[in-house]
Amino acid sequence: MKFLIVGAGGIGCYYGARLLEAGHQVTFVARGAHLERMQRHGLKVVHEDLHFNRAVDAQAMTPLMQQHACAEYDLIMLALKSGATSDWLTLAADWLNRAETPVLSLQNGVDNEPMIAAALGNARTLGGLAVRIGGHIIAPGHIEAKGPAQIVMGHWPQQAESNTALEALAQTLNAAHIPARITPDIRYELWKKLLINNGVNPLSNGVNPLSALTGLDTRSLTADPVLGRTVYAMMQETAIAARADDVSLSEADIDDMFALISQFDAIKTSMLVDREKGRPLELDEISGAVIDRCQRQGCHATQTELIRCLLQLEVRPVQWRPLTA
Ligand SMILES: NC(=O)C1=CN([C@@H]2O[C@H](COP(=O)(O)OP(=O)(O)OC[C@H]3O[C@@H](n4cnc5c(N)ncnc54)[C@H](OP(=O)(O)O)[C@@H]3O)[C@@H](O)[C@H]2O)C=CC1
Ligand SMILES: CC(C)(CO)C(=O)C(=O)O
Repeated sequence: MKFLIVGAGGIGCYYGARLLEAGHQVTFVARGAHLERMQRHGLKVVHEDLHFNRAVDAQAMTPLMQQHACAEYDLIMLALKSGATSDWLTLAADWLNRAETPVLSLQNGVDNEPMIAAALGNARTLGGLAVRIGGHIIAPGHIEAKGPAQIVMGHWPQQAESNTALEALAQTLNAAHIPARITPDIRYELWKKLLINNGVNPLSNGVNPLSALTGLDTRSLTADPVLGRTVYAMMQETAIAARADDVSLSEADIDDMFALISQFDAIKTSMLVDREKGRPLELDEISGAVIDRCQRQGCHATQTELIRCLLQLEVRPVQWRPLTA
């Protein structure tokens, strides 16, 4: 198959390397120093059972659209940060609309698929999740990844019957050592993953011990009694928020997700890595989604609101003025 991976960073490069190893054609869309390095020296991906280091086809989005038709690709995998989805859909609208290629989002958050569906229609929208993976750019052109790195995917917004094209895609991914599972209810899965992301990503933030938040990996966060309880409380708020989208998350779902993240490898969250690199955080897309939906239901996600507030103060430090000024 021919894959286009848009936003080829930690997640996109890991899955792309697996697909290349399995003999598929993969084009990586990236930018800046990371793109330049991939174009000149290839891509290196290190995982406990993958040591990938070779030349790859890496391009920027605008020249790619000038040289290639969207219809050339069998699948577009979207692995941008969620805050970039809307701009990408706008940038690529005409190009995308001249084809039928499906788009599979692998992003965190619950608002990417609705945006893709609004632009391209439900039939081309595949919801998806990168599960049990920690993957990051540690230097331009160099990715380190941990975990079994599964994909959960399904037609947007729901899938009543089995679908041969999606089943074929799942087989292709599994054959490429990407454990993939189809779900009939991707909205539920996206919200279930958001339990973890709203629980750990914002609280993990911080660059050094003087920072307002923690700078901790997922294990240390969940193992600390006070912080662990806060993670759990933010998960409970996420479950309340999900009701606004008619998604029901049970206490057992919260317990499962808490157990999963506390037992998984100690990893840096993608938000902590963004913070360390001075990049925008997926704060509106993760915590904002929870806060807004709780407000719509007439309640407050107080823990999530507090952590977002602290984080916003941290990211944009208060300018202290001398009392005499
Ligand atoms: N990393 C992880 O372990 C996990 C991440 N996720 C989710 O997966 C998604 C991707 O995360 P992750 O892989 O960490 O993200 P990364 O930041 O590592 O990768 C995204 C890449 O896309 C690039 N990019 C952004 N905008 C454009 C553009 N307009 N054109 C070309 N390239 C662009 C970024 O460049 P630049 O750096 O210049 O912005 C970056 O290289 C997120 O939603 C995240 O929450 C889910 C599970 C685990
Ligand atoms: C759950 C976690 C922490 C790792 O998969 C993640 O999704 C992230 O880092 O954004």
